[in-house]
Amino acid sequence: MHAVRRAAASGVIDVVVVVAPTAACDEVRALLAPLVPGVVVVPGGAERQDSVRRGLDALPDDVDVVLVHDAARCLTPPAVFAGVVAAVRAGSPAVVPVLPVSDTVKRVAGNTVVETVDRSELVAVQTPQGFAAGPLRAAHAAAAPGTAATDDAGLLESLGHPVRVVPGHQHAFKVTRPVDLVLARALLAEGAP
Ligand SMILES: Nc1ccn([C@@H]2O[C@H](COP(=O)(O)OP(=O)(O)OP(=O)(O)O)[C@@H](O)[C@H]2O)c(=O)n1
Ligand SMILES: C[C@](O)(CO)[C@H](O)COP(=O)(O)O
Repeated sequence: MHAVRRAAASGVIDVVVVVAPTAACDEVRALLAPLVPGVVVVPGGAERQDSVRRGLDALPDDVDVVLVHDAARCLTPPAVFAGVVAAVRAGSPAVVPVLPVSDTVKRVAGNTVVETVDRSELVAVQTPQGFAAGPLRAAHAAAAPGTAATDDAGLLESLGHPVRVVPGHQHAFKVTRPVDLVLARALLAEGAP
């Protein structure tokens, strides 16, 4: 609900398709319908990539720009959605919001450091990721079953499409670990946009 509310507040979204666990679809539809009239809710698949494909299949054919967003990144501010769509509309087939990596990063083998990676060349990738609809549909159709990419931009990269980066936001973190939930609650209590 938080993710859909922020996407809708961006002013750049015309159609919302939510992919949810099969058993939760009715409840999710009832929750979201007052927020986004006409919201489509479809059951997800075994892996994230399967769920995205099912969402794509539920989109109207005439949609030309698609955002793929993790509901787990529920506090992503509306401005990030708008920035990603603007970059796709400016001509990039694939756009990802990113943040610089702030920790030192090392490659390891077992419990031994092999090397320190130059973090100035690294970014952490968030969602929503934005795509021209045709290349995104083609990349999902071309992905071999069982070769799960960790993000959708990775599927387009593997076909040789350029992927553009735009600024992400610290509030767009994934709520994955218990500490993330504590942070999300604190940000909501502070009135995060
Ligand atoms: N079969 C799946 C698995 C995940 N997701 C979505 O993909 C996003 C990332 O989920 P997940 O991979 O579970 O992220 P983490 O919580 O980071 O879990 P993990 O540590 O296993 O990567 C979430 O919005 C989730 O709803 C999905 O739609 N369908
Ligand atoms: C798409 C993503 O959120 C970009 O960082 C990430 O790759 C999802 O990974 P997960 O392992 O499915 O959470």
